[in-house]
Amino acid sequence: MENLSLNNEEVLFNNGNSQTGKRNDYLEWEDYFMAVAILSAQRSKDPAKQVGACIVSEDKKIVGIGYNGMPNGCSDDELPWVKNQADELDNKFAYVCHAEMNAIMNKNTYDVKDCTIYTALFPCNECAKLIIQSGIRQIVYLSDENKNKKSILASKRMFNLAGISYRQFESKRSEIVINLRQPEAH
Ligand SMILES: Nc1ccn([C@H]2C[C@H](O)[C@@H](COP(=O)(O)O)O2)c(=O)n1
Ligand SMILES: [Zn+2]
Repeated sequence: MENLSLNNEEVLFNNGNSQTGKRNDYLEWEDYFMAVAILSAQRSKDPAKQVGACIVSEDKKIVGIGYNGMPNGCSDDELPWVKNQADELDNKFAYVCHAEMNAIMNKNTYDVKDCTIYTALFPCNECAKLIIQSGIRQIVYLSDENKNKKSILASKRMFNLAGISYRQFESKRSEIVINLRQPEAH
């Protein structure tokens, strides 16, 4: 048993755990949800931008996860991932499903009413329509890098009219490390 140190509020172990021994450096709920969104983005084949989204119910259950990718049954190798071709049909935008749309479509509950969607990028106007129609009530986004684009201005106009809240994600942590290999046995 590590030495205990007393302070005014509680008995702390040297490693900072509480009297009951509970860890105190566990992931906060919102860090967890945004991390799931960002992790799922790692499945995206888009060379320019990998986006993830995670839908969470009012009782903190994850009910939908998605990332940007081509529609089911449409080969990632048949459709374009480029975006600067003269012909729209040769660019990804005509085909790619956005992370928010996939998170809604992948829902594991009857509906996503009153849920919160955690997304790496502020939703475009098309996803805003889907979010509103699905009953999601709150958006938590990591980046608003496209905030001056008309699509995002349209999203915010619709969210405001529909009374749907949106706020930027903030975390005390700068990173989370996931080790996929067992540490070498000594
Ligand atoms: N809120 C968003 C915005 C964009 N996406 C997807 C759509 C594309 O695959 C990619 C953006 O490509 P870029 O214009 O940066 O070349 O991200 C999304 O899923 N959700
Ligand atoms: Zn979108």
